[in-house]
Amino acid sequence: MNAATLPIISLKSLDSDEGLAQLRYAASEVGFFYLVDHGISSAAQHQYLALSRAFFQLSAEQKQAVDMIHSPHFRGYNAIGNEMTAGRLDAREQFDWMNEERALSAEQLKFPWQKLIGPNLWPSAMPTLKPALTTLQSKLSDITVNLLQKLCESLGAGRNALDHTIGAQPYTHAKLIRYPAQQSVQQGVGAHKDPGYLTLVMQDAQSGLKVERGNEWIDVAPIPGAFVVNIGELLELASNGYLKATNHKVQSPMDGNERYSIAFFMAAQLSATVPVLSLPPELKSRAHGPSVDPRNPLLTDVGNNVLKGRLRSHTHVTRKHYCDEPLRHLLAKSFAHMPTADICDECHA
Ligand SMILES: O=C(O)CCC(=O)C(=O)O
Ligand SMILES: [Fe+2]
Repeated sequence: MNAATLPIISLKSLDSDEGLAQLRYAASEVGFFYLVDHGISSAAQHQYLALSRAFFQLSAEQKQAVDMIHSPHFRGYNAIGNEMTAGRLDAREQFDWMNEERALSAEQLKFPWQKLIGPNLWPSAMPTLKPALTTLQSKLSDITVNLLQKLCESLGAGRNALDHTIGAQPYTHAKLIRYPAQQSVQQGVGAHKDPGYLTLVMQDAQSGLKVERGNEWIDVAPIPGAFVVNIGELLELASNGYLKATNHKVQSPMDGNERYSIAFFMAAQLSATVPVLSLPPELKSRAHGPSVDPRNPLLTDVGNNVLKGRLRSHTHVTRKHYCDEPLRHLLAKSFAHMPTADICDECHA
């Protein structure tokens, strides 16, 4: 499959029934598509990617000042070697930010996922980063909420069917990512599904993103100006499996090239439980339930579904901030259905 065969959806076309039918096809058959006419120009995207390049060019000390190890809320910088996917190290460095919030006190913490709530870590060496990325976050949040409503409409569930799970604003998580050049084929990021409702990816001209389709991995070649959108686990759950959270991965660039991307993940509020949408009979008969993988259970309680991924990806943060009592005990209870070793190999509670 080449670029032309991954569906291309125009956000502007979604006011028509034909546009909604194309969206429903892309989301249910492939789980991945390109999004165009989304309102963020190619020039603006270049600026964001240039800002990302400038961030990664800061000195190791400047980046380590905002290292994720300092954040119990999984915010900040990760050097290469600090992320695992599918049990293997990823060859990428990244900077994560989420909703800017105040952390809860130890007495206020009732569930481990509440520890995800907190402030971002912004580099003092680059004061322009916070305002630029906060603006981007707000724009991408609006685009994804609009898209989610269009998806609900395309499924015949009513455009506002999931609004109550989002409330005033969704939970958002974003990453600046740099994949350095490798000498041989390497895992930029291993095969995975994204935990939330929807993901948007802004990629530069360097390919590497691959999507599982049947027994094949197909290239998501960059199309200038287009975002790549994929369905997350929460939408697979909400549609009872009619929509697919598709496995994807990134293969590191070679031949001296590096790859930059910005990934944006939108989910329901962490306190929400995702409902199963009421689908019309013709779609309901094609919804065969969400996929079942004992190594990756899909959880309708949003906070736990999001935390599951964070704990596994950044085990150094997990060990530092999630392995003390009483949190460790609460964690073992929240994830009783998963082997504890999957969450933290030092936890055998
Ligand atoms: O860098 C990319 O193109 C995709 C990254 C991704 O899939 C992720 O971070 O979840
Ligand atoms: Fe992903």
